[in-house]
Amino acid sequence: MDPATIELAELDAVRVYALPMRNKFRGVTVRRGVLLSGPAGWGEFCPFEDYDDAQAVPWLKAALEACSEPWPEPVRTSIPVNCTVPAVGADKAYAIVAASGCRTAKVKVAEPGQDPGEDVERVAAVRDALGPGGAIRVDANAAWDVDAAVPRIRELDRAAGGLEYAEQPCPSVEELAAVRRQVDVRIAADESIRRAEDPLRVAVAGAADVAIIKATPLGGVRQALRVAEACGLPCVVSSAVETSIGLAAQLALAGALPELPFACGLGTMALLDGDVVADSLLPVDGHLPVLRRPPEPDPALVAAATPTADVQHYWLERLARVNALTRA
Ligand SMILES: O=C(O)CCC(=O)C1=CC=C[C@@H](O)[C@@H]1C(=O)O
Ligand SMILES: [Mg+2]
Repeated sequence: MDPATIELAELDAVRVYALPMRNKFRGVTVRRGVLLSGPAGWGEFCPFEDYDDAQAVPWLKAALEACSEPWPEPVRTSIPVNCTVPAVGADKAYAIVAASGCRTAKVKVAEPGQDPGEDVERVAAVRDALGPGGAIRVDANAAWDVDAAVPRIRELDRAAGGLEYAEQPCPSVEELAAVRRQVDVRIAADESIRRAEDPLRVAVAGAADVAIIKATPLGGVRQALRVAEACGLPCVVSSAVETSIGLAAQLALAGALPELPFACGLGTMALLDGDVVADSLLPVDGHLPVLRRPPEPDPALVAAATPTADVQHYWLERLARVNALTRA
């Protein structure tokens, strides 16, 4: 079935969930969204709560794709993933990496209100936990200007004993290009792609070495594959902190990309305290499987994750508004 024609009324089930995060992540302490069931299986609509309805449209397209059609054929069955280290203290960062089983860690840096020294300590603790062999990448979520980014990246590169890449150090593509000319560390573009007016046309190739690609905010697995091809860079698939249902679509994308030279940012079930499926997609030995269809939610887990009537009402109204925009 074409995802553009599926009607919300044709869906078999619509379930709102709310799951606490183990640590605050991009300001979020409870992750919420809606699970949708259609002829091809389950999809997840979970735009962040600071996104407006127009920004949430591709998130609904991604959910409806999972409900209505099978994912593209994969070219691999297992995906190496990074563990994600929120902007926590050094001891907690060490514990997260040591418990993860992952050989690559992505460390959040430049958290508002924190001091640059905390980033250095966090990255050094992550290196201790990984040992000399693992890879460390940092993500500043566009927090720096060029003058701040250059010395910070150099300092973090030293603390890490070598960074694999620095993700979105500054907001604009021009700033990424300027930073890239001045540091030896690879630059990855994330927000520059997923928040671009037209992700198929954004010119990141001269400004970054790596593209971060996310099926959920880009409108689904097929559309994300088109963006990956159009950007002309090596890609890393990264999650939007979905439950295992949305994460399975991201794994389908990672499974279908022709090349996958780096670990993906898909170890994020470890950030959530709970899940809606029984066989949660938590990394084993730093890897996750590529599933051929979305996993089924477990009714008891969905019941346990069901929020108050007010929260359900908010999400169902949001879903209806975004659906109307999707069809406009
Ligand atoms: O890439 C990862 O390791 C995990 C996912 C992740 O970091 C993110 C998920 C969702 C929102 C973002 O702020 C953040 C990112 O910027 O990459
Ligand atoms: Mg990022």
